[in-house]
Amino acid sequence: MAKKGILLINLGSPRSTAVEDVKEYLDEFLMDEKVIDYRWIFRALLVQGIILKTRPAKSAQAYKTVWTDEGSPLIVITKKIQKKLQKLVDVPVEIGMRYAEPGIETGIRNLVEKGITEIVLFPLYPQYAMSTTETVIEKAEEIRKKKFPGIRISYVQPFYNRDLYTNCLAESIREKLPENFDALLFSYHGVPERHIYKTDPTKTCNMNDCCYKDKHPSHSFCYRHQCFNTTDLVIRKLGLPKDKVIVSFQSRLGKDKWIEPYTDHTLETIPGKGVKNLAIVCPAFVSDCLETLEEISVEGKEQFLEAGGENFTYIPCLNDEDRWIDVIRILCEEQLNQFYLV
Ligand SMILES: C=CC1=C(C)c2cc3[nH]c(cc4nc(cc5[nH]c(cc1n2)c(C)c5CCC(=O)O)C(CCC(=O)O)=C4C)c(C)c3C=C
Ligand SMILES: [Fe+2]
Ligand SMILES: [Fe+2]
Repeated sequence: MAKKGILLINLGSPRSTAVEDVKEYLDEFLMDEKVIDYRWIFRALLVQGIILKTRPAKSAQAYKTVWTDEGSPLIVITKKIQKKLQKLVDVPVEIGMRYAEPGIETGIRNLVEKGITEIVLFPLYPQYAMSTTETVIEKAEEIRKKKFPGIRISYVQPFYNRDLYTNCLAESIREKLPENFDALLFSYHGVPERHIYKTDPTKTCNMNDCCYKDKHPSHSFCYRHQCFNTTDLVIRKLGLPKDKVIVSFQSRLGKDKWIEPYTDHTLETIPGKGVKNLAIVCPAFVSDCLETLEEISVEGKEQFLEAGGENFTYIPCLNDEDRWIDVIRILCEEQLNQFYLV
């Protein structure tokens, strides 16, 4: 009888805040052709010839501001999720990071060493993106074929519009919203527009109205739509009027056009439009990390206050909240049961 296990996947962090370690991590991350999708030679020229000359020192400084005694927040939180989930399920649970260690291969090996032959792999990203969900699946399949041909892997699908997830997110936000706020900003990680056109099998997304529509053929692979959709579902559950809600996209890199509106521009302009008291949440991330703890909570706050904002409340990610661990359990169990059907 096949033995089953769960592998939780997150993005990964450098092994330490030393510039060399950050450089190694950024090299692996940005040389992934699902992240910087240029031909190898152009990617290498951009990443190794330009970005890695200056960015590692800057990023290392930023990582130092969020690092804890136990390590990177993203890894520490993913381990906490693993521990809590392990208490709820009777199959082994391991973690793996897409970049750096513990990697996806380490995670699969840890399960295989426990006799597991069927793995439910859960990319911890609510919305589908080529640079997250897709690269995780591609990497896991590459490793399975090369190193573990005898095992089967099934994948938990993006859950951006699942009731159990949006209920959980809405409840979590409700508890942390300040009493008085002029707007709630949903800031999602951005991606280059090109990625969305590239992964749209219907070639119908035009980055305009279609992303906001309830139904459109491009939606299953449109990250921008999925972010708007998560927002809509959550604000309906919170009972918030649409005019109190803003959506924007953060963490741009390079000169390409990324999906809009941009979070930094938004933070700089909304105080002038009367938004003085802001609450902000980052639902592309299930665990707090550099991009939320530094880019939003520190830099973003500064931008907002300098532009005339008065109160800035950052609402943490779901992290290891019990209700979220229960959602993870249910999504994994659905997939564990799928093994019986194939
Ligand atoms: C929804 C999740 C994410 C998407 C989509 C994503 C796309 C994406 N990211 C970069 C470049 C960088 N991202 C960095 C950090 C980072 N990104 C995510 C998630 C998504 N990225 C997370 C969780 C983190 C934090 C990691 C941590 O250790 O805490 C960084 C590194 C940090 C820095 O130097 O600022 C870069 C670079 C691109 C280019 C991209 C899509 C094309
Ligand atoms: Fe990123
Ligand atoms: Fe779209």
